[in-house]
Amino acid sequence: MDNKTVVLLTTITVIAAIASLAIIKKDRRSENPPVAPGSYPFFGHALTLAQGSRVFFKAFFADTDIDLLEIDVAGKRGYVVRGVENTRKILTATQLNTRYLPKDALIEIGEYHQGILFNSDIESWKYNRKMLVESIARPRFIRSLAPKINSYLANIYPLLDKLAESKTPFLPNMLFGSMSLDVIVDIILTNNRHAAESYLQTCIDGKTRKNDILLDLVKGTMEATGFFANTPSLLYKYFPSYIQKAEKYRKVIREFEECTRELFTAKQQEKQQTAMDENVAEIAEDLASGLVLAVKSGMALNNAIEVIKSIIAGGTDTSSNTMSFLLYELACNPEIKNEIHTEVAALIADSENSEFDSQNIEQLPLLQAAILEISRMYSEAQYLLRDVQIDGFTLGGTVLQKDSLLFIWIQGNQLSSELWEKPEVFNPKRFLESKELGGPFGYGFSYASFGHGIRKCPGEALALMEMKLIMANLCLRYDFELVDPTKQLEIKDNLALECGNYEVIFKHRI
Ligand code: HEM
Repeated sequence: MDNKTVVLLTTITVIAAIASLAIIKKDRRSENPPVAPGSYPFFGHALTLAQGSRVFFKAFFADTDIDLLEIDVAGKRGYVVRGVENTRKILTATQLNTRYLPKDALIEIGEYHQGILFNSDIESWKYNRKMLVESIARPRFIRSLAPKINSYLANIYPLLDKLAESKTPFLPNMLFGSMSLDVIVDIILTNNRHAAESYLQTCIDGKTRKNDILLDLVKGTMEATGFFANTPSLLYKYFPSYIQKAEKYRKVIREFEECTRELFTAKQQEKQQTAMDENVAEIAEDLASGLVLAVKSGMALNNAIEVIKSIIAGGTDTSSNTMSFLLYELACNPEIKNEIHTEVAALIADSENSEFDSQNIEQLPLLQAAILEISRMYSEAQYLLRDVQIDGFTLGGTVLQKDSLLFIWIQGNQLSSELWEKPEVFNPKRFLESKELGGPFGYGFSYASFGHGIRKCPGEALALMEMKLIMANLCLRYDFELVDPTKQLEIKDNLALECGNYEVIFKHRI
């Protein structure tokens, strides 16, 4: 930040501080919920400007029994919420069906009345989500994934074998990032990519990784979305250092869009000759062909492109980070790693076809529990977002103001020592105990890593199937250990929780 900007910001901040103290004095009544430092307009603005207003509230919640906190997010009223009852009440309320981002940010990221994740236009959101659910969330579709993923992995084993033989280290976040992207693009567009193979080959050759353009664009777009979501538009419109950053992010978003458009146009050309009837879900072999049909029947092309972008972006980093965190915790916990190996090896020994399929993969309770446990400890979304667009919505006796924001701090629940025994310990077995509590996975509303209710993650079944198949196969074939067990794992809280670089070495099991 240059000197002029600092002086200007300081002046604005002082004026805002004085004004906000006056407002607070006039505005606050005894029945208002507790106030976090950032709930005062002055601090709220300043912290939002520092691109992290939400992060500061963790410290405020610590050592208190407060479950509802009022905040200011760049001038808009917000509430940070935790606790089982508050979480349940919000996630089961069908009226709370949007998540807010300022219009400027939505336009920048291309989700203004388009796409899915931040689309707050109910009509187009419903249509887009239905397309997605009727395609990749159908049980029949989920069942058909196993042969696809098995044959994709078959190309990767020879390379992993070579790395294991030569004890060459590699970066799991790179491997899983490339794998998740390859798999999701194949699922959406029936388009074979080989990013994971290329990455492993560069490790074998001892060369520097060649950039995978699409993977870099996906990661860049996630970062760009975080930037536009968290930065007040005044900053990126008028302040030089932010203007520069915004330009860089716009370029990434534009290039990702162009790339997706090219993939979609190729799909349109491929389908041009095919006779198509009106029943989209039944005849489309992948989501993109369904969207080609929908565009023919009137869906806006840009909207179709945004749906594909939402899925590629939403389905890559989330699964990739979860698998990277899981491999890390398993490497740190060899007993559990070995138990999972025993579980998968026993299943394959008993199976007729010596491969995992959609049925036998469901008979791996410890692996499934390990995935849930990792999602508890390292929740990809730290907060679930909802808007209060209705009058009179109450939480614990407090009436929430209409047109305010809700941050449901699920990571606060999932790491609470009141709700979980030794929450900081990686203990998948806690998920093997009986499920009688209702809520997203049957473990009550203290666990909601894929969200819940009307805007829950539509990719949950797909992600779980993909992660189980990949991890079961890797744990069957390889043992693994960290190259430097003393190195602290780097974790970044972007739009999703990001697992940093750490090196592992694989060894043959079979
Ligand atoms: C480990 C993997 C994943 C995790 C942990 C995850 C988590 C989440 C969470 C927490 C939400 C918000 C839910 C809410 O507010 O109630 C969400 C929404 C969403 N997810 Fe996922 N997700 C994962 C994988 C995927 C995959 C593979 C896809 C695509 C195939 C996907 C597509 C989406 C979309 C489109 C939304 C927005 C839904 C809407 O607003 O209607 N996700 N995800």
